[in-house]
Amino acid sequence: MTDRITLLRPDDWHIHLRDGQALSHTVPDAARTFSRAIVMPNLVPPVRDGQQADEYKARILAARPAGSRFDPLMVLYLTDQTSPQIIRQAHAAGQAVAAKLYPAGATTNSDSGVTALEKIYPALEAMAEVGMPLLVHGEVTHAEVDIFDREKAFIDQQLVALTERFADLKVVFEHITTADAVEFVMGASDRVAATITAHHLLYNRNHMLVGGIRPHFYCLPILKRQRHQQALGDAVVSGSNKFFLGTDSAPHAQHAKEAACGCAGCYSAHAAIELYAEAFEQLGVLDRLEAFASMNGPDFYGLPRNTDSITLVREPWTVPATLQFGEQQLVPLRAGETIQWRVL
Ligand SMILES: NC(=O)N[C@@H](CC(=O)O)C(=O)O
Ligand SMILES: [Zn+2]
Ligand SMILES: [Zn+2]
Repeated sequence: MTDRITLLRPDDWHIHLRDGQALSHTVPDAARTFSRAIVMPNLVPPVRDGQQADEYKARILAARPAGSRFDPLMVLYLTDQTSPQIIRQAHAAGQAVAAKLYPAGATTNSDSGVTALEKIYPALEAMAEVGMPLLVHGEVTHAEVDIFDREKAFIDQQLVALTERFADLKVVFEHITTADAVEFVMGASDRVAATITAHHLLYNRNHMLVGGIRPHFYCLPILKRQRHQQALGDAVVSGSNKFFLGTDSAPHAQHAKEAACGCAGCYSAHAAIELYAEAFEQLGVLDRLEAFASMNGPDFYGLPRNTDSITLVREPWTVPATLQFGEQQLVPLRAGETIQWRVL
């Protein structure tokens, strides 16, 4: 049994850092192990142009622990109003590395999202031209589509056509949760990749719903049945370079999750790489963690791999029941339970 593993320093290709006071907790947690992070733009109001991305980036940098070189990679939030000029300017000024498609109403803070894909065709053309990746929350929002089917419906109704129409556009299918998504990504061109969260590798909907409803497992896209969890495992076991690490760590205050209408999102930044190590070990492919966590992401984005490294040791520890979250508290993934790995 391996008790120690050293990896090139990983990056997180999908994280929510939030804003304001929360940054003093979320940024150090991310900066603890990750060199870079793709910072999701779903603030209220969202990050819609290069200048807003710059301002948000400055607030994140100000929250870094002393000496940290954590590098937040900023993302624009696409709305029906996003013009090719907004894309070109932010790209030329180096203010954003990607833009994010939230179908309106699909998830937390997506009210200003895109109401119909045709509205952003000009922006997508500009992105394809300058080589800016499109990041996609891939769920349809129609009331008549079952919440467990929304990812597959998005593939069938939107993503297949989108990737055919914009064949040059790089697309990251974010936080995939189904066998259908794995199959789609595997069969798509090398311009299409996907992030996979630690929680979707480790859990399925039984963990959320059997023996009582557990709001801290509620996220979007929602945890699916075990067959889909296994398909995500198969994707990482395959070693395909189309899959890489994106935690989707998405903090909400405890009271906002433990509520009659609780928010979607799991917080994992306090133990992200450790949870992935557990998942990969359970799958019997700890040796594939480095490519997934530290190589496939930068290679896809066309950025250099990190050159320093981190070491994980088998040294079980207990996650606190709650963590400070700005002036509030949150309940992290694995709260009060044991994690097998620790970062030296
Ligand atoms: N994943 C979630 O359940 N929530 C995210 C939004 C998102 O990534 O869809 C959030 O911002 O809270
Ligand atoms: Zn999302
Ligand atoms: Zn997210």
